[in-house]
Amino acid sequence: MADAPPSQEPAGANSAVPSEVNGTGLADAAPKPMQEPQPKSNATPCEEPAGANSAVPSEVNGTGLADAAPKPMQEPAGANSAVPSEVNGTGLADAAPKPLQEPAGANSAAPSEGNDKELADAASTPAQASWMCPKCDEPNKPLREQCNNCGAAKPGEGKQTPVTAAAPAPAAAAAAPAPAPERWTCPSCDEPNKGERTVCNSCQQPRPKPKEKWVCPRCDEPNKDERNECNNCGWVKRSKSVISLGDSDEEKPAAPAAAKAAPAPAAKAATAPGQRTRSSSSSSSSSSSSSDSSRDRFLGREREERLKRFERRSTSNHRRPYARWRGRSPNQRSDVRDRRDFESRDARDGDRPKRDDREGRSGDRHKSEDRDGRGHHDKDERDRGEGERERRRDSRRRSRDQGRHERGRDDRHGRDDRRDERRDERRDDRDRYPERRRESRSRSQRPRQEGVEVPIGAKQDWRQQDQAPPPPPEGEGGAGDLTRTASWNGYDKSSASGWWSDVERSNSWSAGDSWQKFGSQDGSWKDQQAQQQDGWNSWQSEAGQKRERDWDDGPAWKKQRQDDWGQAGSWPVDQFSQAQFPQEWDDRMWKKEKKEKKEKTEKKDKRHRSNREPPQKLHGDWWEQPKEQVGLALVKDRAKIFNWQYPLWDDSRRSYAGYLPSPWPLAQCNMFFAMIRDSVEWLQPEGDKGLMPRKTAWLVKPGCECRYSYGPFEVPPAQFPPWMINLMSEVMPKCGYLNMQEWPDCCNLNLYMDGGSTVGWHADDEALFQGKFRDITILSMSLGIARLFELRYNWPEMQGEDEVQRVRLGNGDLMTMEGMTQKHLQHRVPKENVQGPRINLTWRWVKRHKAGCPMGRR
Ligand SMILES: O=C(O)CCC(=O)C(=O)O
Ligand SMILES: [Fe+2]
Repeated sequence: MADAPPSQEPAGANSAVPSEVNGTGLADAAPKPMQEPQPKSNATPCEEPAGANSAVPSEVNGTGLADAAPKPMQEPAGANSAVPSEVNGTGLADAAPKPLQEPAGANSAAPSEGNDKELADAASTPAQASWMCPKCDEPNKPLREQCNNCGAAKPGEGKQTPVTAAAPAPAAAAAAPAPAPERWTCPSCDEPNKGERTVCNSCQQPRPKPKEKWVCPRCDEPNKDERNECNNCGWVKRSKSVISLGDSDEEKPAAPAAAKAAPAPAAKAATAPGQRTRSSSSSSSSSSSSSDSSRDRFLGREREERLKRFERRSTSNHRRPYARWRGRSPNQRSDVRDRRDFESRDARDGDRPKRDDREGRSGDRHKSEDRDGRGHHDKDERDRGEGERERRRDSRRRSRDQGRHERGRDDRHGRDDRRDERRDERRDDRDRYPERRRESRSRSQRPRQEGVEVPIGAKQDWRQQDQAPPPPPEGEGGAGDLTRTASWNGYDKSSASGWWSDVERSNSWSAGDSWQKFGSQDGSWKDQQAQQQDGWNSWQSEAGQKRERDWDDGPAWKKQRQDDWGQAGSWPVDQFSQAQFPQEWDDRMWKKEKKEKKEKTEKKDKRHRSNREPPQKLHGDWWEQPKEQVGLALVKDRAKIFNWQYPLWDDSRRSYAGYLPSPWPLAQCNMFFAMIRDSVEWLQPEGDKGLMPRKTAWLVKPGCECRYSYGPFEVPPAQFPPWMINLMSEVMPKCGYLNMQEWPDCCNLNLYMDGGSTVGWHADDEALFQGKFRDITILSMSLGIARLFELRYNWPEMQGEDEVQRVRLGNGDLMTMEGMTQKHLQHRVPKENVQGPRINLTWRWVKRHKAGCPMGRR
């Protein structure tokens, strides 16, 4: 295992492994490449055109005036080119006949209200004459038969006070179909309903009066009825403005006379050219004068206010993001989404001091006051968190908007906004449906269900052999107790060297024979097994706890952070920081950390592998000479009566891996497991990167003193204990080694305490075994819980050779690696989310003893 740089398996390493387990057929393993993200069409209908305001005319224009321009799409996308239609309270500029010829510049945003020439121009083009609603002062497109704002009918000839010369509606306009009624959301059951419905499609409740909310004609923002301005863009609701003029304390539905009495020219007269941008701070006039002059003054101020607002907006480009992404056509718009926005806006508004409150009105219909005077939501439990979520979302949004503004971003970043919105939505969903979130977490992050213990014997794979090995003795836990001696069963190390040779010389070690003798000699391990039942649970739960830490909790700092969270002020509070959303932040960081670690390891691994020059091909196109030429006899040829299969069969590389499903009954495998686990002095050496991620032992034939060094670890030898003879007498014949003299002379043992115990990519190509230079055979036995065993090529050449190939090794299964496998391939046991321990024994032959080993001097 000299070539084992990543012997300490990083978390998530196996997630890099693409192919699926194939009990025997490694070749089936084919990675599923991730699907490339589909390139997005630039012409996605929902996506608004880039350019801040080029999109605005058609979308924003509640007045429809900009639409009156013959070719709005060709309008130069100057920052303010769209603004006139909004700005101009009178709508005069919008009615200008040649918007295309207007220079796109700041000035076009601020048409002079006193521009008589424009007025005259507008008047001179009857075909495009817009009209001003006598009821609410809304400028309307010439084609409209009803006011876009208040729905009042277009006044007939002679009756109206047109902004421009009265223009007969063209025939086409007369024939234009009435716009589809607005969809509405049932306040009782939240069902979105078509506009035509008068009762809810779901709960049959009657449609609420439409006046409850209004949609801003400019930016499509839903607004509460009591708002006089759009909450999003500041558009002033004309009818309300007129009402709030203060003619009377009572709200009048409209003041057509007032509006009529204040036609545009009068307003112009009230504001001299050049003064139009002067601040007029008293937006909510408290004047109660009902005189025409007061109204005129108000209208002048109001228009000026609107103009100022637009100027402000056009310089800052500040708009709320969702107003931009909201689709215009019914199929672009999601009712559910609209409703959610709507509700959450309400919830948020509930947290703000409202103008309504200042005016002594109850502005929020969701909120009422209890006797203690504490506000509470009367919506059901589900919505309780909405306010909190919305506050968070709002602060994120504010921060985004602010950041965007500071960075001088413009509306081209609409897509970012939409993405952010979607993310917010997902977060809200996660908050709302935590159980769904739990499900969608990766397995390794899912909290383990309490009290659900998967029995060790539970079937874990397609074979049924990996069943519960017997429990360890109480308090021992199978850990390497270095103080224990290997004098188990009366065997004394110091006088050991003789007994192996005696055994070798005798012919009594036929398969099974010694095992019986061994068992009866000790007589205790079967009883032990019964005694240890109680101990098993504690051992298992200790392992379980560790697993819990390894698989679920993530790094310690994460847990620490969660514990600390809640101590107000212990974290720097910044509205976008982890402190505000510790859970999400932690999740993100945890994933990020895992990903980075994985990438780093993969990179390192790749570098390491690609730096290695491929060896010379020794036989034409083949890497190695054919096995027949070199006389390699495979295990399957030696043990013909057993059904050896070869998941890896590569003649070109003369590399083979054989597999034999457990030939022993389950109970016997469990006995092997318990006996080995409890007899071996397990060590857990420390390398430069920490402890070995498993426990190990290195057992050698008496007389050998070679240490086993691989990667950063070095393991001292211990001599084969007597049970090894018993075990080998079971295993070796299955591998075709009937004669004891041929048996392997060393064995590496690994104890994988649970799924977190691993061995990283490596080859057993240490000089000791000479696997780089000649054919060697390694025989492996697995006991306990089933684990994946993976193989990969060092120098993949043909298609499919870069895939990792896998076999799941169960309780009692045998595996071989033969020929030049250690030269051409690496293997590993990756981390897995499995419960329970596994022992693996790999028998080998020492080909070159270390300097100083007595066996080397022979
Ligand atoms: O546990 C296994 O199956 C493999 C162990 C191994 O590769 C080794 O000990 O070198
Ligand atoms: Fe190995």
